[in-house]
Amino acid sequence: MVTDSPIIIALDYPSLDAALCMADQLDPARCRVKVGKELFTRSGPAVLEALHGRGFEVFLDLKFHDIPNTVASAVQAAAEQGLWMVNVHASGGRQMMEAAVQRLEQHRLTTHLIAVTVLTSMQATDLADVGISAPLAEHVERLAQLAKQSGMHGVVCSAQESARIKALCGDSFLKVTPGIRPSFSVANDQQRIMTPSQAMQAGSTHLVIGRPVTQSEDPMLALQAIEAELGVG
Ligand SMILES: O=C(O)c1cc(=O)[nH]c(=O)n1[C@@H]1O[C@H](COP(=O)(O)O)[C@@H](O)[C@H]1O
Repeated sequence: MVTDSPIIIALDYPSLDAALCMADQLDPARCRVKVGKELFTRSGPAVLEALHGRGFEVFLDLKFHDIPNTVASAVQAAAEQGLWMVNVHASGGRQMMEAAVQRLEQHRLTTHLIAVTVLTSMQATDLADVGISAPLAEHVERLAQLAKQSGMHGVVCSAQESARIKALCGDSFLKVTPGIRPSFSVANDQQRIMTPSQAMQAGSTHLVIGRPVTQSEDPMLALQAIEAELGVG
């Protein structure tokens, strides 16, 4: 099923059953879902089949980061499972991203391929710890431009960087933004956060939302509140 909603719900659960219990409360016409490292490591491709069977478009968030041939092969393997979106780390570099893009093109695979810039859990001091002295926003912009030049379809970034990336890389370049925190929720381990409406106004094309919905006492009420704020649903 195809949806126009910008909302992607992160199914960060420790088992297939727990993830499907949440998915069964969601409507594939109103959101997409994201499968990350914990769930995929526990359930394997079975979770993708189960979500596709329920009509969801699925973002497989494994953030590949390896030598070009390994990443290209992993991206191909993911795309051949009918995924809507898959990601790699932009810090893997130009050759790695170009190899992944070329592999999708060679096999006529239409999965969206996006690159993580700087994780939304990081702030400037965390970058300094890994030897990056550039200001955080500048580093995000550098990685976004590198991703664009490498043929990637978009980036994962904080919504705080969406406006600048839109100006640099254009409207159609995807800006997929986690670190979304509605006013009713807490930041958890996220550092660079924005509310759903602020993020969309800043130019985000998609909002990744996990715990504010999945750990809420009433997940459907939380999701409805976000939809109401955005005027969708
Ligand atoms: O690639 C991602 O999805 C991602 C990148 C990033 O920079 N920050 C980030 O939080 N994520 C993912 O987005 C989701 C955010 O979940 P919550 O913090 O619970 O809303 C998690 O599944 C993270 O793995």
